[in-house]
Amino acid sequence: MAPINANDIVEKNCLVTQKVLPEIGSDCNGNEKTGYSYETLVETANFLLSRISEKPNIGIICGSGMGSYWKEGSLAESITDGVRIPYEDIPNFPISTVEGHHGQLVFGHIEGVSVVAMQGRFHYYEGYPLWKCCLPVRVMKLLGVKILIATNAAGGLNPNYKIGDLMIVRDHINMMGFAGNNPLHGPNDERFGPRFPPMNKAYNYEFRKIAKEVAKELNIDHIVREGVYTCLGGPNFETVAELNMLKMVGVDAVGMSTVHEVITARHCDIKVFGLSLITNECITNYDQDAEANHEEVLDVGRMRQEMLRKYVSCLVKKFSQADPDAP
Ligand SMILES: O=P(O)(O)O[C@H]1O[C@H](CO)[C@@H](O)[C@H]1O
Ligand code: HPA
Repeated sequence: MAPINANDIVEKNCLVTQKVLPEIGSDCNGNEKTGYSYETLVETANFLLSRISEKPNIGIICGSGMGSYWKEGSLAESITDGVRIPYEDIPNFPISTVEGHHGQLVFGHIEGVSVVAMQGRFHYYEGYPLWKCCLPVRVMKLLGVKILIATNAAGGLNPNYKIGDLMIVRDHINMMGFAGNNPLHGPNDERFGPRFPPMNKAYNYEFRKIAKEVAKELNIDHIVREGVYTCLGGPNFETVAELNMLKMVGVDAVGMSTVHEVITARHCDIKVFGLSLITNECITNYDQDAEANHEEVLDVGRMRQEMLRKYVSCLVKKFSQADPDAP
């Protein structure tokens, strides 16, 4: 029998990979894939459009404990006329691997507004490159989404924040981007957006104003804050020294998502509202016994489920009325 040649195996695997995953682009070494082509994502969008009767205006990313699971009373469950499509059935989609992330798209209506919700998102720590974590945002754009509501669970670093508070995201610090890890890394397709997109208005001012007004109307303004979010790569929670550094540079809440989704959305001109549920207090000294854990994150999500459903539902209605582009 002829000896196995490692090159043959690599070449064969490459061919198979290329066939199944038509990724495009490469880094300067010519070997890192940096995205799916526009045409590939159009195929994905067309598949989804063939399954629904109305295009969504608003996209919602349900983070850990923010409706990412299917439970009575959750935001995703409240979607009426729901068409649910598991990620594994969607061409070119990754699959969710995180506990508490259901892994499906839900199309339907909230307060009469046509929406698509991601029940579960993709994270860098799951092994997906950032462009793949954000692929659903580009698909949303191709489906007609004008507004993205990106929710997440986050650790509260601001000492005034309490567990169960909500933080309207005013801005973010792209920590992973400082090291060159960016969802827009690689060749740019102008059909999505410009090579150098601005980010100084990442989180829509009008939506933040509306969100504060709605919080007052619902009598929850005492728990609604506004602050700066950052995303680290995870999956480990942060060290005390890391958290103290983040505090010094003005971070109010820490998570492992959202930032790259928001960059991708702004690149293709989707307006963004960001909302963090503070699920735990970040531990910034060495005397505390407590340790951060994912169970607490999910528990606090369950505790706030009903309130979040009400709040986000109201926001969907108000944002859609406020957006002059929305039909
Ligand atoms: O950002 P979301 O998906 O809401 O979840 C947050 O909670 C998980 C950690 O408990 C991490 O995935 C972190 O990013
Ligand atoms: O404390 C945290 N750190 C990072 N990600 C998180 N997601 C929820 N809580 C946290």
